[in-house]
Amino acid sequence: MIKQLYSIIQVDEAIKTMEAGADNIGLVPMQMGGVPRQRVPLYRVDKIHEECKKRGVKMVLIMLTNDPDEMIDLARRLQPEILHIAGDEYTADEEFAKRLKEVAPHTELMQAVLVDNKSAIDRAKKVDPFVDYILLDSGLAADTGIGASGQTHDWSIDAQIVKEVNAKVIEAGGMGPDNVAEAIKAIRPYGVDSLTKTSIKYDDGYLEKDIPKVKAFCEAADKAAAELGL
Ligand SMILES: O=C(O)c1ccccc1NCC(=O)[C@H](O)[C@H](O)COP(=O)(O)O
Repeated sequence: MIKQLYSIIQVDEAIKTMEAGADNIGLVPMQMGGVPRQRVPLYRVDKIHEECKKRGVKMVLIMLTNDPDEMIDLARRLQPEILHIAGDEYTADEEFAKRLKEVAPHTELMQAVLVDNKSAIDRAKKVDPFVDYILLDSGLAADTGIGASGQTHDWSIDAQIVKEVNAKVIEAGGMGPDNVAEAIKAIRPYGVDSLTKTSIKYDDGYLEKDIPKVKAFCEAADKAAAELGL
């Protein structure tokens, strides 16, 4: 069971998150477009990536911009293991997947799909042929688009999507140590993702990973997966 932890900002935070059990580390690299979230300067993305490679952890870079050219430029520059498209106004297509392979041949593609109602099943099936991962997520907050909501959604839709797509499904949206086992049992995804419920939020809005909660999340996910033989 893959455990993906967003949103890492500092190098030592990344190391502690990996040591606490993360398989994928999610970051928001500095980008021109998109919503004004905390962003990581590119020189630091490179440093975090070096630490990931030492430990066999995948670096996932989220694109909050809706400009595909900007995404391709970032992929070319940063060569992440996974490029995650989260914009609510831009969805990856076959042409984008081809361009990505040309500039970053080892980068896999992850597309976020908003699970708001059963129409998410068709949206997931539409991107399935050309993405490596589908991240099923909640939203749609005005300032973040898809994701970072801290809210769960109707898991029966996700369980159906897992059965109907070939891509690896990562379950996101309000996941934390308290409900990750229940979600894995209900959905049987390839991986699970957490941001809000495994972070400390300071008064100024700054987020930092809460390492004991990250550890509890990873342990609960692994235990549930082992019990189910996943
Ligand atoms: O990482 C961010 O800052 C971010 C900003 C806007 C949209 C998504 C973002 N992160 C991507 C993720 O996959 C989150 O971990 C996912 O949406 C789950 O969030 P949460 O419900 O807060 O656990």
